[in-house]
Amino acid sequence: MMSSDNMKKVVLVTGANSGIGLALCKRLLSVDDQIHLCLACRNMQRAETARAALLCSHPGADIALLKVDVGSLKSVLEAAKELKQRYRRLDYLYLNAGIMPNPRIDFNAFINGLFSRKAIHMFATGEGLLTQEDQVTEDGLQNVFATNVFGHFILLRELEPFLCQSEKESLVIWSSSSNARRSAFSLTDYQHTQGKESYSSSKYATDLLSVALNNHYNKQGLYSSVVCPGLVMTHLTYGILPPFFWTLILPIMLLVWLFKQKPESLDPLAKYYSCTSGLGSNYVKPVKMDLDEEAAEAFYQKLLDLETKYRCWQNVK
Ligand SMILES: NC(=O)C1=CN([C@@H]2O[C@H](COP(=O)(O)OP(=O)(O)OC[C@H]3O[C@@H](n4cnc5c(N)ncnc54)[C@H](OP(=O)(O)O)[C@@H]3O)[C@@H](O)[C@H]2O)C=CC1
Ligand SMILES: CC(C)=CCC[C@@H](C)[C@H]1CC[C@H]2C3=C(CC[C@]12C)[C@@]1(C)CCC(=O)[C@@H](C)[C@@H]1CC3
Repeated sequence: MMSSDNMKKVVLVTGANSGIGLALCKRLLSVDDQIHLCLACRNMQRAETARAALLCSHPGADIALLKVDVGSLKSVLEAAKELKQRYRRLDYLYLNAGIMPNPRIDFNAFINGLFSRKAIHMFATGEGLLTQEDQVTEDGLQNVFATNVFGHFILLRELEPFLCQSEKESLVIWSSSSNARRSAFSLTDYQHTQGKESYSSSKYATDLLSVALNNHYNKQGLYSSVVCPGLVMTHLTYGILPPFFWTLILPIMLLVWLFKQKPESLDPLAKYYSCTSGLGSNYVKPVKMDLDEEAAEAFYQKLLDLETKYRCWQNVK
């Protein structure tokens, strides 16, 4: 017989202690307060604060914490080991943790874009406006790629036995972005060591990976989706511009979203955009992604090669 704890859906959210991750956890609990929610965070103090906040709004909620730095392979492997000891199932895996380090705005591009036909598109995607300074991690990987893509990929690979179970389906949901652009990504430099748009490249990589995961795992009951949460005021966006600046440009942003509103089964080649506006409309719109399945497969094979290399390296150390 299964105990009621074994029957509870297990939901894991990375980057759950702030911003979109924390808001998502709150929302998940308001939709179903019978889930077992696991907040996967790199800083346990911030994780405790998030759990306390969630328990304030949902006092009976079943919330656990897991320490994981998705930018470190050692930490990811340890976290996966811990999860395998704790749980027998995993129903939803939200791969949400993400960084955009040292963002810079190209003000000239902004002024030019403002008076061009691409103004709306520029405000919705940030195309051409943002650059970042990336660093190399202790594993020798580009930090943005390691955090936003590869650490999550290894976590998923480690949790494969839980996610691929014959009796039930599991869903992996990636926090992608409208800033994911084909032109920022290159298969020959998928870690984006050369350019200055590591964020955009990592989000495009996420989109490719999700498509490849569906091709490889759907038969085993694992489904992957990418979502675009829209432009949300979080630590990430406050790292680009200070809060007062956002308040100043908010009216322009609202006009953009108003202009883009148009109401409409999960499509593996679509990204799900949040189109919630400040004026009340609340819906999600599937948008076809700008990618092809061959590129997705080629990128997936490169990740498998990199995985093999790092697993050998971990064994040697
Ligand atoms: N805000 C926006 O407008 C948009 C955001 N997104 C995406 O949404 C996701 C969440 O971002 P958002 O909520 O805005 O930003 P926040 O900075 O508020 O949240 C990011 C979360 O990720 C965690 N995190 C970062 N690096 C690591 C790491 N190495 N290991 C574990 N956790 C880590 C942070 O933890 P800590 O507190 O310890 O730093 C934090 O909990 C990101 O993937 C982002 O790219 C997509 C589109 C738009
Ligand atoms: C300098 C002035 C007056 C305005 C600059 C506005 C931009 C900084 C801003 C416009 C669109 C924004 C945007 C993002 C960042 C900031 C902008 C470029 C994102 C790239 C942030 C992260 C994401 O994932 C995207 C969904 C955002 C898209 C829009």
